[in-house]
Amino acid sequence: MAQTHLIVGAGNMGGALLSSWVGDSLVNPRNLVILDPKPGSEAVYLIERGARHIEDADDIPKSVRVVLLAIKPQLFTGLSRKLAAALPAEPLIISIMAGTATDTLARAFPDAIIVRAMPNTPAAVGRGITAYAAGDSLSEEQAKLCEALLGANGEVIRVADDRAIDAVTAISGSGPAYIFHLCEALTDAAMQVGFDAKTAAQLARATLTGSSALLEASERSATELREAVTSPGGTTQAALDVLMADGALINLMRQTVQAAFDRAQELSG
Ligand SMILES: NC(=O)C1=CN([C@@H]2O[C@H](COP(=O)(O)OP(=O)(O)OC[C@H]3O[C@@H](n4cnc5c(N)ncnc54)[C@H](O)[C@@H]3O)[C@@H](O)[C@H]2O)C=CC1
Ligand SMILES: O=C(O)[C@@H]1CCC=N1
Repeated sequence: MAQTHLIVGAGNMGGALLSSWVGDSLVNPRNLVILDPKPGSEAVYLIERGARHIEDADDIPKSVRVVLLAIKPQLFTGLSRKLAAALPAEPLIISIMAGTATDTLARAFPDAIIVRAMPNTPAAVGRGITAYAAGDSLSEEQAKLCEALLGANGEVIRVADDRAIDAVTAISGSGPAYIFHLCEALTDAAMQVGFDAKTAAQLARATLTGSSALLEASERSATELREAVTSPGGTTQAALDVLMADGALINLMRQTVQAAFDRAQELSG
């Protein structure tokens, strides 16, 4: 069976993507090549089921057509020359590396079709959202293939360009960390009003996951759902008077997203 799909870096994100490709029967493990000196548990599972594991770019088979670049961006410069020399002609390269610009990728792989994509970690439970951007050279058929591969673990949208990918990185790419930190903050506050650490974590976690589930199931907007919790003159109103005073959280979130966006642009050079 021809080995057609190569992943370079099969850690947290790469492993989650691979698992969904196989889980959705988009790719047979026997068609997969995993280039990673220390693959994560999901990749190891697929290697045990027939995916080929390699540790050196020189071992990339000539049958590879689609390449997923999922190494840390800092490693890319050191690896790119060896990869370019080993890859067969005109591969479709999907890079999920944050802040590595399309121009940089195109210089490293001059004859490749380049797609930049930005997934997020909820992909690990099939609930991710991925945005991708590509130039005009991406055919309709290749776009469909990208959407199938990138949409295997959640939603997928196409955006205009690299700038939009950097903006997506600041919202949904890094965003899960903001939500997890919110959970940490609510846990901390629960301890402050008297709960032990375990109960505090349970209350905060269930509040976050329950509210997310309600947001998903309901046809009402986030604003309407917030208003439904808030009785005039009640406890929620007292809390929101703090959280929303002079747009406190909105301003903090704008600064948060701006910092991530600026860093993505900085990394892009
Ligand atoms: N973690 C996240 O939330 C997101 C990460 N990304 C991007 O995904 C990429 C990977 O991030 P993670 O999966 O979080 O990192 P990770 O550290 O979990 O995975 C990186 C993998 O690369 C492997 N690796 C190291 N040296 C290598 C080499 N020379 N050749 C091949 N593989 C090598 C490591 O063994 C590891 O399995 C990054 O570029 C990041 O910007 C994109 C969206 C979200
Ligand atoms: O922190 C990072 O650079 C990567 C990109 C989005 C999430 N993690």
